[in-house]
Amino acid sequence: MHNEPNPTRSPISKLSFLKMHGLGNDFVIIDSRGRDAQITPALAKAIGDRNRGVGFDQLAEIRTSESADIDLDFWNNDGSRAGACGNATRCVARLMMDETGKDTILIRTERGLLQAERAGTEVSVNMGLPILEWDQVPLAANVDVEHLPLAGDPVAVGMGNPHAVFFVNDITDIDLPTQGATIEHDPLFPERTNVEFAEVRSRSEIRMRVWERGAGITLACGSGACATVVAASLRGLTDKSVRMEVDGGWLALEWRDDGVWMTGPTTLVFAGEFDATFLEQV
Ligand SMILES: N[C@@H](CCC[C@H](N)C(=O)O)C(=O)O
Repeated sequence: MHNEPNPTRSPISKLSFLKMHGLGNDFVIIDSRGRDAQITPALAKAIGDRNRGVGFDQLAEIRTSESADIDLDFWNNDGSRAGACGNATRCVARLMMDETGKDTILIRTERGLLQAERAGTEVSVNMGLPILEWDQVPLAANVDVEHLPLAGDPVAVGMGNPHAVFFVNDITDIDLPTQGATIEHDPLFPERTNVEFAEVRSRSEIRMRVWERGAGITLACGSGACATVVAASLRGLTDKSVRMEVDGGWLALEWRDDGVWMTGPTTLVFAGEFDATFLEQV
């Protein structure tokens, strides 16, 4: 009897990884430079399972790049792909800075070429210009992105992934699991959406909580923080430079002419290896 290769099963027998986080937004990082991509939707979902795998908000797979220091692909813990992940980009940029000794790293992601820089003990990344065309966010209908026709009057912003930003008077009043899950799947968002709730404290400070597409409630979301400063600034609620408190800590955001810059901490937690017995079950 022949043992045909199972295309849904990972052919890898051991897989090394790093666990990192940025403000508690946690990541598994796999280095696939110099080889074929190793991550499949099933493998991402299995690793992302906090009981059966190690769990993560996003998995970032580093790939060899022809036009940047590295290419970077992102996966949510439900096995779906994400076009952008700001905090994982900062974490991987720090790894690359430590590896190469450089203070500036170029990273190619699905949304384009991103530049990351060392900022003292923290890392800054330019997440690119916000996308404000309805069909590019994307939305399902030609509506005003600054005032979506949904209860709560959210703003839609694309940062390489879709975001719906709601402004609220009191962040403690929101039912994040219920509202987040409902809005993520609203038909106005053909690719689902990330959902941010923001309480503006002053022209330079915002408190934000997030429901991430494909991951649920997380302690921080870098692209969501970028979308929030853009939405607040478009509405005239804040300046273009703000400090933002998320559940996991503080980020600095600045919407400049060349893109939305985000600065914050990164933490390397541990290095590990997925065993063959785990990989065989995927
Ligand atoms: N945590 C991320 C955003 C991750 C992607 C998101 N869940 C999506 O599906 O778009 C960040 O730091 O930006």
